[in-house]
Order: sequence, then C-alpha cells, then structure tokens
Amino acid sequence: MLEVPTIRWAIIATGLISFWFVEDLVLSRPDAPVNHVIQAIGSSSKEKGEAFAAKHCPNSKPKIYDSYEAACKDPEVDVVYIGTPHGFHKKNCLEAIAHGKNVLCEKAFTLNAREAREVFAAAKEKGVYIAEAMWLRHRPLFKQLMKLLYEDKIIGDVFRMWSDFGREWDVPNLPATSRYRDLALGAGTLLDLGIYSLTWGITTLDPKIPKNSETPKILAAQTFEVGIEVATSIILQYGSSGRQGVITSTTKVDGNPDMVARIEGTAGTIEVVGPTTSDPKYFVVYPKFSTDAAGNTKRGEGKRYDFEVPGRGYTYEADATALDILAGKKESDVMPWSESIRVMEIMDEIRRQGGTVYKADKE
Ligand SMILES: NC(=O)C1=CN([C@@H]2O[C@H](COP(=O)(O)OP(=O)(O)OC[C@H]3O[C@@H](n4cnc5c(N)ncnc54)[C@H](OP(=O)(O)O)[C@@H]3O)[C@@H](O)[C@H]2O)C=CC1
Ligand SMILES: O=C1OC[C@@H](O)[C@H](O)[C@H]1O
Repeated sequence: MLEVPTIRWAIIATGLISFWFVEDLVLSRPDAPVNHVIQAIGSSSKEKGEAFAAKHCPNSKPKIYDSYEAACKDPEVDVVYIGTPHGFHKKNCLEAIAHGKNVLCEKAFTLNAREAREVFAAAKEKGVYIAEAMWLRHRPLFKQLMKLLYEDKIIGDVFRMWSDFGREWDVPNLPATSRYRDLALGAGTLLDLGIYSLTWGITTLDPKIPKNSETPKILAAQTFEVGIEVATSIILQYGSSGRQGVITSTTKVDGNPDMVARIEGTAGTIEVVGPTTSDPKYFVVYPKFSTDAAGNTKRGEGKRYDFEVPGRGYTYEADATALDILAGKKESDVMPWSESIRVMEIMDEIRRQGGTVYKADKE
C-alpha cells in the first residue's frame, strides 16, 4: 500500500455537521491521499465529547476536552475543524488562530464581511491556513459542471439560472435557543440555506470564479416570522454579460429535490438533482427545446452525469484542506479568502435590502 501523509484534526463542537464530517474523515478509503486522524474533540462537556467519539469514530482515540480552547492548545493537533453555529465562528476561529492552528470553518464563514476580514487578518498575521468549508465547491460534480459550462460551452452562452433551497422547519415553535431561532447564532435562511442557492448562482453565472469573480447587481426581499427571516428571494444580474440568476431559500416548505439548480444557455439547459441543494447527486444536460410541425414544444433527450461520493461527500474538502496544509499553503484555491469575503459582502447586501440585522452588524 502507498504511504500517505497524516494530518491530525481537532473537532470543535459535537453537533450534526461535526458528526457528518467526522464519519467521513474516518471512512476506510484505499485511495485516500491523506490519513486523517481525529486527535482531539472539544465540546461544552466532556461527557458529550466522549459520547460523540464512541458513536462517530469508535476506532479513533481522540483526547476529549471540555472546552474548545483546550482542544486548540493541543500540540499534537495540525488543523482545527469548527462546527459551531454561525454566530460563534469568528470567536472560535480567532481562538484557534491565536494558538497557531490551521482552521477549516463551516459555512457561513462568519455573520458578516467585517467579521470575515477580521479573521483573515488574524490568520495572515499568525501565518496559518484557514478556509471556509463550502463543501459544494469541492465536489467532483461541481467541478465537472463548471468545465462543461465554460470550457466546453456545452449549453452555449449561459444566460440565466435558478436555484432554491427549502426546508420545512417550524421556526416560530422552535426553542428560542435553537440556531434556527436565535439571531445571535445567525438565524435566518440566508446564511444557512440560501448560501447554497447563492453559491450555485455566483458560480454558474461567472466563468471567472473564484479569483477574478464579478460581483453582480443584487435585488433582494426577505420575509420574517417571530423576527426571524423565513424566506429570501434574490435576483442577481451580471453587468458584463446581462446574465441573470433567481435565488431563493425558505424554511416554510421543502424544496423540490429534482430541481437543485437549472442553468439555461443559448444551446441547451442543465438541471442539477439531489436530495438537498447542498448535496447534488447528478445533472442532466438537455439540448434546446424543439417545436414540431403541430407547434408543440418538445424537450430532447438529455445526457445524465452521475457522481458517486464516498460517505456523505465531505472527504473532498477534507482531503483538499489537508493537502493544502501539508503543502504549506495558507489559502484554498477552491475557496480563497477573497471569495469568502465576497460571499459575505453579497449576503450583507441581501440582508441590508431584506431587513435582517445581527447585533454584530452594529459593532
Ligand atoms: N456543510 C454542511 O453540510 C453543513 C453545515 N452546517 C453548518 O455547521 C454549523 C453547525 O450546524 P449544526 O451542526 O447543524 O448545529 P448543531 O446545533 O447541530 O450543533 C452545533 C454545536 O455547536 C455547539 N454549540 C456551542 N454553543 C452553542 C449554542 N449556544 N447553541 C447551540 N450549539 C452550540 C454544540 O456543541 P458542544 O456542546 O459539543 O460544544 C452544538 O452541538 C453551522 O455553521 C451550519 O451552517 C450544518 C449542517 C450541514
Ligand atoms: O449546510 C446545511 O445543509 C443542510 C441543512 O439541512 C443545514 O441546515 C445546513 O446548515
């Protein structure tokens, strides 16, 4: 078997995403380019940390800490993964950076662009790696789609796209402490769900992502219940090409899994399919509609591109992060600092137009 390098992770928080991520890290993969070791777990309580390790990485022997800072201090940790709610990302990132640790932090990277800039400035000063865990951009499906759109021009000139992320959650009846209900934690659909539909928009409409991306004109509206945003609709318009995107997210209804995103071009259409907008499984490239002699519009046969992923699909961002760090890089080419800041700036503008205000916006 080929010798591969090892990277040692500290996992901060023991919620839903931390267990999804860790179960993928410890998957047995004969072709894995890196050996991922769960070195430490930091949680609000030692019992939670122990239960998490026993359930989600039973063959690992992590050190369990009852604080995030203690896990960040562990000298045997190479990289800290942050899986706390959005409202804590800035604080947790700064703490890890202060202890000289590399960081992979969940989306949304922070609550606003100002916080993101502060975190990247600290990482730059300390000379550590940091990246936003926007796993969608690391998926082979996404990379293949971008190649077909802009290298192969498989649907001609892209003109328009649409993407929605809907999950039916009864926000008004959730406990006030839930991250979906508490503004201090970043509640609202935009930072949690809309960030994915927005990602489909600002990538499929822009061939120059991520380094030379164009910031589109934005028109946005948001709807609120119990003071929390439960629906966001956005129109994106690109000045250089006139391309348009319609981006939506909501916690009022579940989205249609057959329609994660639809991208339209002068020579055809691509439809992306998956159980959620964050987790695409395949896409179909359709030729242009045709009209028969009777005047009926018909859709031609599509070509389907399937993508099997190991586990839940988090190995791609995990491997990329590890390889970047082992190569001495400070930023991800897939999700560079400038791109995380740009996404936060776009979401700041959407919230400015829509009316969501976080306390952090006033600091
Ligand atoms: N990439 C992806 O596919 C996904 C990403 N996410 C992102 O991951 C982050 C966390 O989401 P998720 O795992 O669903 O959240 P959960 O509520 O399931 O877990 C969050 C964890 O953070 C810790 N925490 C610390 N303070 C608080 C607090 N005041 N309230 C709640 N939790 C707290 C807790 O861990 P402990 O007690 O151990 O310290 C808790 O278990 C978010 O940024 C979200 O956007 C979420 C789902 C999927
Ligand atoms: O990132 C996410 O994807 C799946 C959703 O259910 C979750 O709320 C969100 O944080």
